[in-house]
Amino acid sequence: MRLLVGSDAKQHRMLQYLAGTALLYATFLGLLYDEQVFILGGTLHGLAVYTLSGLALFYLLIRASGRLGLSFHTLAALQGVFGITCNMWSYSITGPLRGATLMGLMVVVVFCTFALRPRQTMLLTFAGLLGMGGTMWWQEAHDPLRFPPGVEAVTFIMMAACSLSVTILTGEMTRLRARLKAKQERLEQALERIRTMATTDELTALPNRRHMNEMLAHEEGRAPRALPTCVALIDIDFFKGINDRHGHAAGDAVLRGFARAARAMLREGDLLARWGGEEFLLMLPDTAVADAGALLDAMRARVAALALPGIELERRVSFSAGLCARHAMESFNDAINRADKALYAAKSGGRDRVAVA
Ligand SMILES: Nc1nc2c(ncn2[C@@H]2O[C@H](COP(=O)(O)OP(=O)(O)OP(=O)(O)O)[C@@H](O)[C@H]2O)c(=O)[nH]1
Repeated sequence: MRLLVGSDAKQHRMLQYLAGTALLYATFLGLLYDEQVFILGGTLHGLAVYTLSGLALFYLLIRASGRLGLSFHTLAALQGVFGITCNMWSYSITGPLRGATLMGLMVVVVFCTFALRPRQTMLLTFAGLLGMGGTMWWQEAHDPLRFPPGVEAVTFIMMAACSLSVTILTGEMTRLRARLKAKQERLEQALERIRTMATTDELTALPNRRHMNEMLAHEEGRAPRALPTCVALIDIDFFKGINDRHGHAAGDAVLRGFARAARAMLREGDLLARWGGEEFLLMLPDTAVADAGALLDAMRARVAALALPGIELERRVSFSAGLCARHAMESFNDAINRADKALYAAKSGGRDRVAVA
């Protein structure tokens, strides 16, 4: 099947339309053969060969469209023109039921609205009317008995009125579809923005507490691995002093700088979130507590070297952390409580250190 239709989604769609058109042509040709409503029997075989060859050619063109650089629009327009010529031919050779073949022009227009712009569809309709009008005029001039001029003129006017109305209506539908698509895109963008806002801390761009809680619940549901998940509560030291002496904006810059520096040291799968104020929670899945401690020490060194443009702090930025490895079956809530106690110990032990629970 893949060999027949390829793997490109756009090509699939074009081949689906082609298959729909082929079904229509086959039904139509079959009816003409069965009902014997045609008059010039010999040319019906010619029409059948022309139609089948055209369909085969379009199948090949669609399959090779990538290599040939043929766009969806061009292929649809070419198929539209081909449909019009089939219509002209079948109209010329069909007997009294030939009026029914005119419906084919409407089908061509509707098919093309999926691929063409309204103005292009209108052009195709004019081409169809020109082709069919020319065919009618030629037939009534050469075979007025079978194609009475009055009947042909009325038929043409009705066909023109119907196909123009269909073109206008389908054009309106195309515009509506485009508006709906644009609206849907805007909604998707808004939803993405809301999703980001709901899970991200605006100041530091780190995941927020809500997102961290979701990730902890997810982690709690996972099967235990060889190494535990470590959690660390991190709190910037003497942060109130930074705010008081240098202003809130400087405090914000410290929080952003810390987030940037700390985040740069994490592996994929680790998560650092702003837990509240100047406090952060770090989750390190599948990590030995000694490795988590080493990471936090390296993080302290990096944060200590933090350069904050335009801000002259009297002491380097430091943080204290309470670290613990979650026991098997222990809830993250309990593990975080233990880490909190360890953080308290780190603070009362002099700050700028990591205490392990
Ligand atoms: N600039 C800024 N300050 C914040 C923010 N959130 C909380 N704070 C401030 O952080 C300060 C926290 O101070 P404390 O809890 O007393 O802690 P500390 O001064 O860091 O002292 P230790 O933690 O004991 O070292 C308070 O002054 C809060 O107003 C924020 O988003 N931006």
